[in-house]
Amino acid sequence: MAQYARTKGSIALITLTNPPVNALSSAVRKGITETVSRALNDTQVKAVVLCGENGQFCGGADIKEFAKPMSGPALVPMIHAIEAGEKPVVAAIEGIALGGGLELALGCHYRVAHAKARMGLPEVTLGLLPAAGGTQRLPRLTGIPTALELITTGRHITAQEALKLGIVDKVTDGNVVDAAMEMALSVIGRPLSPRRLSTLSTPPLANLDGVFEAAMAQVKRRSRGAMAPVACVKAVRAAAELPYSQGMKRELELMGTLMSSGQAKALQYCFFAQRAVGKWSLPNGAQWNNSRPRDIRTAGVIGLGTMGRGIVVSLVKAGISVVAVEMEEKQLDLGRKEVTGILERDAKRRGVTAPLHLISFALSLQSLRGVDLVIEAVFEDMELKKRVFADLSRVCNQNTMLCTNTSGLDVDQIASVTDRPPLVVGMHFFAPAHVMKLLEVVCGPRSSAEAVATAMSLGKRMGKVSVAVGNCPGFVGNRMLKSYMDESVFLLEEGASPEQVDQALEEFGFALGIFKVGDLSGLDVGWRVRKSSGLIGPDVNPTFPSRVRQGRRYCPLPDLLCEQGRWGQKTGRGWYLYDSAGGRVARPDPEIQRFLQDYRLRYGIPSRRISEQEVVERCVFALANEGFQVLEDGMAAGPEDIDMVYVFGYGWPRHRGGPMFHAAQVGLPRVLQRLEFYYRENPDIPHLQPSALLRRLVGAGSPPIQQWKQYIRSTHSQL
Ligand SMILES: CCC/C=C/C(=O)SCCNC(=O)CCNC(=O)[C@H](O)C(C)(C)COP(=O)([O-])OP(=O)([O-])OC[C@H]1O[C@@H](n2cnc3c(N)ncnc32)[C@H](O)[C@@H]1OP(=O)([O-])[O-]
Repeated sequence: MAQYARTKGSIALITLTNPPVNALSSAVRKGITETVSRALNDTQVKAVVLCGENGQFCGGADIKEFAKPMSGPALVPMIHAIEAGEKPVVAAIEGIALGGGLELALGCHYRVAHAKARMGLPEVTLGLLPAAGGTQRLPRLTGIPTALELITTGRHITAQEALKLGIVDKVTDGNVVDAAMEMALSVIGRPLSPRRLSTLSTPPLANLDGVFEAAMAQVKRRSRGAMAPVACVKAVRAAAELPYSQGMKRELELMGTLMSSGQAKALQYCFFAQRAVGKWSLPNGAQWNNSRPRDIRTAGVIGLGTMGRGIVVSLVKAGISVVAVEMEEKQLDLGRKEVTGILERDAKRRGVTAPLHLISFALSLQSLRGVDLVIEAVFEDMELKKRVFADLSRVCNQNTMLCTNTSGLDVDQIASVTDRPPLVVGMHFFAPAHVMKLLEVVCGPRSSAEAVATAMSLGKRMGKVSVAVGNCPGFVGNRMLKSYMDESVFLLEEGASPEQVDQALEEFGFALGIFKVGDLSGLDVGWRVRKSSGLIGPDVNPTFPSRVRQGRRYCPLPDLLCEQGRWGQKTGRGWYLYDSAGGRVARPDPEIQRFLQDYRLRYGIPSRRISEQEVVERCVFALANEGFQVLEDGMAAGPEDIDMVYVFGYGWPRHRGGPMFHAAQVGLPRVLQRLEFYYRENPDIPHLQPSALLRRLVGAGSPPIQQWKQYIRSTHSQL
């Protein structure tokens, strides 16, 4: 899978041919090894150009092969043979040179890139490190600080940045292979030693220890519990301190540890899961590759609260003209100021002009008459939403798609007040909507394939990971979150403190513990939802609120907190104490300890010591258990969809793959056994009762996660 051609007399052109990204599969490695040897042995050949077909240089190692036993030639000796050869080899980089692809280019003596090419060493995002010499060659070329930054973040860089950093020798707007040929001809006969990166020393650096200590502290802070960034720092350190051959040994050793770790498997699963969720399908046979999305050029957004503002920014950044509507002048002005500010700051950071010409602001729905699509982002109140949709139905063109940003209300009920239920879908964004990558596309029972395709594709245009979900209360993410949140407050009743629960969850890998998240997003939000769903109301005794509601265990602690005006960061007090209203630094509050003790005394709940293991198991297994139920109910197409919802929308640690992958990795029999145990202890908590699907999977011998779909009894996919 590498073609060989002799051009311009003395130049051999080797072309990688493995669509779509010319990944370095074993066949490609074999092809490169053979063709390079042929070129080096052909006395007529004076120089070699290496390129990739279809405008892509190389997307790196073939990730699919990581799960299989190694076969074919290894990358390291293959790259070494290129570098050590006595003929100049020029990499012609078009499209991408990522991971092993860039490492291959670093083994070449010269690199020419097309102006639109992107390069990087993203192995860290797959739980690995650049183990084809990348951690040893790049620091020798760019210096240690740059190499550390690129290798530990996996960031892609442009050709212009690569030129500035010395990673490429030339950038061209024209034909990159022609430019590489020209360079190859011009360097014939020049000494190759200075171009062999492995033979160079890393540029000297003052305060080496300080640089590495700072880098290590940074990666530990940024990616809590992730092994790969730590290994990357160690490997680069080896480049700074050891000769190349010993550095390569260290690189291999570190790679071995990572490769066999659960984290690498989880991150590689995430890579494929992220791509799989784009391949949606509906029970009627409509799917991603047979349904045409509409071309959306203009959109309307109703409601300029936090969500609406983020949605406007996301649309505008995707190049879509937006009409932003608010009902009150004051709110409109506030929204305009915020949206403009976000766009201007973003443009300044990127050195471009803010696309403010794409937005207009209006006080009436009438302004939405001509738009292609509307996204409603008003308060989470069914009656209000129905009024808005009935009005939209009258105002908008017959063909306008109508979307709701509800976080859990019945999309079909909303669609029912319109004249076009097939053109209504949910587009559930996550706050802040211009930052968070997740978009749940809620397929109502009457949503058309065209509407689903349009919402999915619009999400992609906005840079989101769009996941198609069914129309049930809370959809996928918030429905599952309920069990997780309930467990966390039940643990407080039984003896835990907010900081203890948060610490256990943060150790597990969540960026923030559940109580810190609650304080950040405002505890009054859930309070309002519980009031509207009838869980709180005039029937509840205010001095001794019941611990059983709607037939299941209920914890009134969050309500009692809200009644005291403790709404989280916005009031300076919530589960934690803050310096002032709007403060960000959470401190444990002794008052909360007393409040919890009084509560337990009042209800006669014995306080016990709760282990970190119990905190994590009860919260995380309850979450996964609801995930199994979501699958059984046909509300998500597969475990990958659920996992991507959690990774991109709820701060789930990516190196643990997602709640369903985590359950598989822990072992389904173990998850079942622990859920059975906790359910026996707490028979009044229905979400701890193991789901039928989990039992069936265990009964079937715990098949791999990719096969779970076969065990889902329901033939009633709601998607
Ligand atoms: C010794 C070890 C040292 C080296 C380690 C490495 O190199 S680690 C690797 C370091 N490299 C990376 O981490 C790069 C990973 N890749 C990417 O970041 C992106 O795919 C992209 C930027 C190359 C293209 O983005 P885009 O939005 O234009 O397209 P898209 O993302 O939809 O992909 C299209 C199809 O190609 C598939 N596929 C892609 N790459 C690989 C691969 N390496 N392998 C296998 N398959 C790969 C992808 O699954 C999809 O398949 P599907 O669903 O159609 O069946």
